[in-house]
Amino acid sequence: MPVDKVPDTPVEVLVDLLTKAKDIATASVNVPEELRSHLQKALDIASGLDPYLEKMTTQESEPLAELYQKTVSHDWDQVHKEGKTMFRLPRECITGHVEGQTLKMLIHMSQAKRVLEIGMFTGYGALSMAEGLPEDGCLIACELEPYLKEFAQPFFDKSPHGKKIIVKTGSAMDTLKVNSFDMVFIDADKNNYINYYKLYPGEQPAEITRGHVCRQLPCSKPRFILKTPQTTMDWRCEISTSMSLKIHLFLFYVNNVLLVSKVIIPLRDGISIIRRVSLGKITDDEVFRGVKGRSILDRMRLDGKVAYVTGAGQGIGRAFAHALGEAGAKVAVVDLDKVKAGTVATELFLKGINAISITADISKSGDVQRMIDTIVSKWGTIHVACNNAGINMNSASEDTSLEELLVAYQCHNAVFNAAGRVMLKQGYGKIINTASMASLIVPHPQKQLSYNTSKAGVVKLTQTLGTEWIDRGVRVNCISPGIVDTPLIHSESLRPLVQRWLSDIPAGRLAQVTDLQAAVVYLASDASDYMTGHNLVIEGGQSLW
Ligand SMILES: C[S@@+](CC[C@H](N)C(=O)[O-])C[C@H]1O[C@@H](n2cnc3c(N)ncnc32)[C@H](O)[C@@H]1O
Repeated sequence: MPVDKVPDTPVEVLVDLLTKAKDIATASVNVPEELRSHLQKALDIASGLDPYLEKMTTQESEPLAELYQKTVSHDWDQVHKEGKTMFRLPRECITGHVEGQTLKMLIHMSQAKRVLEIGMFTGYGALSMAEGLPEDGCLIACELEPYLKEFAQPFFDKSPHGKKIIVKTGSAMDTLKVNSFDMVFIDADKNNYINYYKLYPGEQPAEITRGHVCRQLPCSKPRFILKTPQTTMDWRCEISTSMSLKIHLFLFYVNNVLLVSKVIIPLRDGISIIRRVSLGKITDDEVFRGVKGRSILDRMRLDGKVAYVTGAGQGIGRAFAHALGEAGAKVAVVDLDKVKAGTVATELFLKGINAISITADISKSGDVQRMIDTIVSKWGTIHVACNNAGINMNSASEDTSLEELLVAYQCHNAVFNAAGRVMLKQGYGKIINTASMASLIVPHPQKQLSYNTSKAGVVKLTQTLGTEWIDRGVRVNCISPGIVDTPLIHSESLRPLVQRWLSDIPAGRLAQVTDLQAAVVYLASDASDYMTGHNLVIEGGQSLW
């Protein structure tokens, strides 16, 4: 071990302690010769272990040797001082010769073709693993520091295996969502170990202790290799730092995870190899493993989906737009009122949601077509159509004109066609119409023939399209809210009625727009694929009294 090097691995710590014990024994007169001799032998064995492993392991390739030398002789402190790296990177975090060859061997023996590395540093581990990959193999290496990509690339270029490596800079958690890999080597960001683990479908959550973890899955055969330095924890699992506590808890968890088989090889920092094992038929079904490996909450995510919500400038539409965006969708906020649409789009943007605003009067077919065209030209498609915009006109039935009926009908039933055409063409779509509890009961004492009949029409429209289009991949459902506490009901004419309504609602309160958000996400997601033509009533029990 170089003189200035702090003992790092368990063997190095052992050598350090034995050296100190032997020095004490040598300097003391009363120590029996036999004890001195035992200490010397133990020291010889401990200090000879790493050099022996180095010597007996296949020599590294020239590009690897050069990369190692350049890494350990690089002035990482200076690089950090110059602001080229965000963090001060210790040269010790490089994966060395024996570990590198072990990784290469694991890749080779498992016949992995697609490998992911989280935490590349200067690329020693990446290049070692690439050497073990077949010609058409691919390794994606994630690295937080752009400087390290520049550092590593020339070495990759020199190696015939470097072309198998794709480096992605930035936080690995952001770069990687759902991807399929045969093997994953995690060597960074200990706080996120569990989350990395959970990124991959079909896998049970597991945590990793110090050391590498290689996890093998029986179905699609992805495996994991994960590494953490084990220097903060000694063999008796004494917990001295928060990091070692995390690692300890992680190890504890792995030991107790069902369907996991694990072994730790005490090589330098330690290599834990973990693979999932099948416990037979019961645990192979989708209830146990999740549909396509996705847990129920994952199945309700809308990542990559494009949605629009009409009437999204306020009230229910605004809540829908937020909910769909929070679940991962890109959202077009559509409203008659330009300022309101823009404000809600800005709100979404502030939350990191990809959003645009569109001003449109959806009772006009020209506006509807323009809305669809705008979304398709911006995002290429539409997956989720929330036809929510509505109007409420109150008049006694004998005073209701045909025009009023037509306006209500036009507004509530207008949008389906244009969005439907896009969806039918692509063979996928989720249409969610906002109907109303008024489709089931006749709300009173207010008089609202046009509203009630047009909302009943929305339900029948939903049922008709829902059954007509499902075999072409388009599901159509509607949500029927009860009386929602929105600006609409604070109009002068409706406000005095609120007390009366409350006495008709078993839940004892009006609905809040947030009461409806989970429903829209569910109907927009794949989790509701078997539901079509359904009227999902959310009214605090009002229609039952
Ligand atoms: C222990 S070193 C990796 C050593 C490397 N696997 C090797 O074979 O030499 C950890 C690396 O992970 C990087 N890192 C830390 N957090 C990260 C994150 N969230 N995403 C991607 N890389 C990260 C650090 O910049 C550092 O280069």
